[in-house]
Amino acid sequence: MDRSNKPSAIGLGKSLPQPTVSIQDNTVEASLPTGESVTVHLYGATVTSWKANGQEQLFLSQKAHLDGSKPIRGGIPVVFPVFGPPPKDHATSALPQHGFARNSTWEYLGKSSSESADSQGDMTVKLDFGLSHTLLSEEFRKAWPYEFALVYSVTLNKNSLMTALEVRNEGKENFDFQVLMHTYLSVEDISAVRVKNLESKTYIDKTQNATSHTEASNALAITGETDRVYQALDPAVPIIVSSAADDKPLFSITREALTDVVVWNPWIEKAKGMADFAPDEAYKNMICVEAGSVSGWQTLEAGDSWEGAQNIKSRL
Ligand SMILES: O=P(O)(O)OC[C@H]1O[C@@H](O)[C@H](O)[C@@H](O)[C@@H]1O
Repeated sequence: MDRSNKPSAIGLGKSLPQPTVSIQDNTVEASLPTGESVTVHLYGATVTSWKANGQEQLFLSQKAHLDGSKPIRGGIPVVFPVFGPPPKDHATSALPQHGFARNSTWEYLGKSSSESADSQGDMTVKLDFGLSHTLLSEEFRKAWPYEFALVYSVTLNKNSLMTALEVRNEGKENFDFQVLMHTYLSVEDISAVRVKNLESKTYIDKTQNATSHTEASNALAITGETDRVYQALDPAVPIIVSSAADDKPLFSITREALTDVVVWNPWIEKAKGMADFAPDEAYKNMICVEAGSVSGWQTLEAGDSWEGAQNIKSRL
């Protein structure tokens, strides 16, 4: 995966239109001269919109709380340092489901932009966000008293969105963490999509008492509530969300250092049970494909850092 963090070449800036970045109401929005855009809320560093090919690519519930009172239902919430309900007798036990990253206010660290050297002036803009123990609420700091820093980079280019998270241990003690990018992809009709490249992979089915299974399908159809953690995947092999009608890829997701992928759709009953999910029928318009490291724990030694990323290509 290419990391695009080179500064713009001196001299080109004057003649070519440049990406624009605007900051208002606790959101940062970046747009490319070719029309693509991304919006990130400082609350959770949650990407709430990604427009490409003239279309919104991410699902956002009509009742999502955008005022910092609840994690945002839709877009790409960041899950850290625990996935799901925290286990008992663990360093994360006192944290809420999915940790604190999605319900803390991050700092905007700035932007960088570049042009790809290989194609005709394709632009890239990267937005960086930070969260550290000093920015956490008193409550979260008490519940997870480690000295850490997160740097989350959201990189937009013409056909893809990359999100990368660096985790740094700035303290004197080791800590364990799980991490996940909880991406809500927008689809027209859940019954008309398939999820590919999961065949023969082991998954934990959270709808069946967390039992272990092997995926039999080479093109998984979602036909009811689905909540599965696919494990030990090769991050370089893309998970493809394709159209059932013509097998055309709608999204392709490659990862770096993220070997688990959660496939989640609440279906109708669970959708009705979530106060911030609306309309109820909108479960048909989304599929979560969540790249993470959640099967075990990453141990980060004092002074070390770790980095994971996903790259989502749209309507290839
Ligand atoms: O309602 P939350 O906390 O945002 O979680 C949504 C879902 O997130 C998924 O990642 C989990 O696998 C599900 O079990 C969970 O229901």
